[in-house]
Amino acid sequence: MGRNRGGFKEFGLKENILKAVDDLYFETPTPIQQETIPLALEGKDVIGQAQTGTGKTAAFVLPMLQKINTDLKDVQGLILTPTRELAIQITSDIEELAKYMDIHAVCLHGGRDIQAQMNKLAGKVHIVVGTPGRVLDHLHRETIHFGRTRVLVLDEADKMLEMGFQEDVETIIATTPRKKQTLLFSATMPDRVKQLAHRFMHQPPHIRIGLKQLTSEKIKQVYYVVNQSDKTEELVKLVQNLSPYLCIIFVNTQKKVDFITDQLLQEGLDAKALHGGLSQNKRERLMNEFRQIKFQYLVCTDIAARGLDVEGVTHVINYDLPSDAESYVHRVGRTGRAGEEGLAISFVSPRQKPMMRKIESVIKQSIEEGILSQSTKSGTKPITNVTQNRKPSVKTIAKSTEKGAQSSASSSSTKERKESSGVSNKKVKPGYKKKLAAAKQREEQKEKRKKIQKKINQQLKNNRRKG
Ligand SMILES: Nc1ncnc2c1ncn2[C@@H]1O[C@H](COP(=O)(O)OP(=O)(O)OP(=O)(O)O)[C@@H](O)[C@H]1O
Repeated sequence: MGRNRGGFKEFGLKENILKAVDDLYFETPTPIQQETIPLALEGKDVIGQAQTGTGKTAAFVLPMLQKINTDLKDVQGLILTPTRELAIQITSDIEELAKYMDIHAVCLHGGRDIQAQMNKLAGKVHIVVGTPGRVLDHLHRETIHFGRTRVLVLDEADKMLEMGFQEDVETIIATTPRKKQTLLFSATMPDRVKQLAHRFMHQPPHIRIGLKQLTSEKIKQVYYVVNQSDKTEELVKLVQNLSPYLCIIFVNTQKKVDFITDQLLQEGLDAKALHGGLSQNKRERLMNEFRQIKFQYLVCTDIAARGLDVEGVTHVINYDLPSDAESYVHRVGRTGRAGEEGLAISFVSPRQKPMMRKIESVIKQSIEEGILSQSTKSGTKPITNVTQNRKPSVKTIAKSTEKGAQSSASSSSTKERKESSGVSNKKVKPGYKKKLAAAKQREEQKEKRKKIQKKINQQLKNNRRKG
């Protein structure tokens, strides 16, 4: 019998789903799950809007799993996402939640061999998670059919439209049956998306949770006015004083991402660059390494802004201000997830102050202006507080290790899951080697965390001495 899964049990979810929920230590449904899961289980179309990091993924994955008939080999669930990284992560979440079911999920995105994807599609596939371009490509090749699709999810729909995927999304929707369920989820829901939603959905209730302000109360937000020419120097000083556990630094162009990463490396900081100019293999490897805390600073473009859920991100820094308020919401939402605390810092040039005001009006919250010279000299209180409070628990670290280890897998059949973990089960008790590998990985992570923490403690001591 599970621990305390009262709320999830009340949804009437199948026992093998509840068991997986239990394994993830989800004790009670989050408010968005509480509100949307019953409606989705009833078969209603739903628009779900809730702050970042509040469990929207499980809110659409759980009802979808409940509805899949594993005896059939048709694609019954389709999830479209704006970025490859997010498609991979959702596939990994499905693998976790469907681990006691014979459900086959395939992740389809660009940058991966199309023939290999076609081979997978020739077999049993219940759920497709993908980016619109590659999904459409398979439709054109007739290697995929959505004639029996019962549930369609548009995750981060506003980003898909912003990226110019509207036509692709509409073409894909046109190949799905009229009679199906459509679920649309995001933390931000501009009017354009609502209009699209109303064209494709049947009187969907719009469930909004905690939207007095768009960003989580758990994320402390601050901005500093910095001249363009001083930004890199100030960034280095700032992160040296912040001592984050894991930190994501958002920059607007690929070239600048590389430049800033180099600067951080030259200062002895453990940084890596992530952007769309890298090969798909490298992108996936980097994300896995970051999840496994193999480096501390992820410098990236907006490809990491949407939906990515990495345990232990204590700080987000907008080295460049994003071009719109929605992107700001999603970027800062990479920290302060699942009830944890986080600190989001933005560099704003004097000319960009009106943009900051606009962001404040959209997120319905005022953002504190910090004084950089003070914070870089002595380390500000909120920053060190966040770092100290924010070590991920053993439970959640174990969870994120598993997520990371699986996230490069593109298919979730049991057999392929074993292959993707690099563990052969021949001649040993089933699951034994896998458990051993996971334990080893956890041990390595613990060591890495210890090292980072030692560095942080040392820096904090130095700051105190200086202060
Ligand atoms: N009921 C629950 N109890 C505890 N943790 C949960 C629960 N539901 C989800 N989580 C965890 O909360 C974290 C955030 O969830 P998720 O990634 O689904 O957020 P999200 O709302 O989709 O965020 P974003 O808007 O950034 O995409 C994940 O690590 C997830 O495993």
